[in-house]
Amino acid sequence: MVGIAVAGGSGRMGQMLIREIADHADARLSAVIERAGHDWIGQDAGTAMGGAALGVAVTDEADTAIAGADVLIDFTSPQATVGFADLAAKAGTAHVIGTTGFEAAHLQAIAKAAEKIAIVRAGNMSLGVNLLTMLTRQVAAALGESFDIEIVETHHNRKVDAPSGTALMLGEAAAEGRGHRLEDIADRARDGITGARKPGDIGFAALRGGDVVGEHDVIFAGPGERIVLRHIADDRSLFAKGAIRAALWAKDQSAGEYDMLDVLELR
Ligand SMILES: NC(=O)C1=CN([C@@H]2O[C@H](COP(=O)(O)OP(=O)(O)OC[C@H]3O[C@@H](n4cnc5c(N)ncnc54)[C@H](OP(=O)(O)O)[C@@H]3O)[C@@H](O)[C@H]2O)C=CC1
Ligand SMILES: O=C(O)C1=N[C@H](C(=O)O)C[C@H](O)C1
Repeated sequence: MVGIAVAGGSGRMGQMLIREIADHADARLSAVIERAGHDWIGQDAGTAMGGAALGVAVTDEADTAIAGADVLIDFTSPQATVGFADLAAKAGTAHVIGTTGFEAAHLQAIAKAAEKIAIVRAGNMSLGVNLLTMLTRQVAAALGESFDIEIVETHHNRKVDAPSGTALMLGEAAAEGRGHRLEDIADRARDGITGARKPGDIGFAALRGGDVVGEHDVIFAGPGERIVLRHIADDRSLFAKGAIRAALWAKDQSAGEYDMLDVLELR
């Protein structure tokens, strides 16, 4: 049984992970971490979620919890994730990161931690989205720049980052298909008199509302026709299942940065 610590256990993804780990044949919940002062500290994680006791008390002692785990799964915030990556590197514990919304400095800190431990990071842990990145790369390469690429994502009204991590993954795949770096051709905001669309740009649009789990369209708009590649997530359990699969895989990997294409052997 692989011992898994969950960071941000009271969150939407944290609770889903706790349930999925409790039901998993090869994984064991070794710790649940929340920040100091959180209502759940000291309570059993299962009862805090309104269910049966799981025998794991929620802790704010992240260093001890991470050192006692084989793998840490972390769907929290960029700032928190950077701190957890540092603790995981010191403890020699593999780290699975589902958090999104990173800036360059966060990614540099994560890369530093990955010199010591295996880190799997993906803006989306589902099989469907990771397959979609492969298709996006292929279609972008096949069509060339006479087709404009726009990425539209819709999420629930509690989401704090935009574009979504998934939209950026899809954008990177499209840019790669065309032989570019996304940062050179991304158009992330349009408002007012923007001027005509720049040929070759990849545009992003983010919609927020209700309880939408996550929807992503990659639109290839050409002369007289459009191709739309779409993924719809109906249930967060698919992200949790993907993260647990990544954790079981990461436990045996040497230090380095990996993504779900490595875990799913899709490269
Ligand atoms: N890669 C993927 O497949 C997916 C990625 N995500 C990403 O995962 C992240 C979390 O999403 P979601 O669960 O919806 O968000 P929530 O806001 O519901 O949960 C985040 C949790 O992290 C906790 N947290 C924040 N900082 C700390 C800290 N320093 N120490 C301990 N806990 C901390 C929060 O606690 P508190 O309430 O006290 O702030 C909260 O419990 C987002 O970045 C989201 O985009 C989401 C779904 C799938
Ligand atoms: O915040 C979310 O909810 C989600 N975040 C991820 C993202 O930013 O792409 C994955 C999924 O779409 C749900």
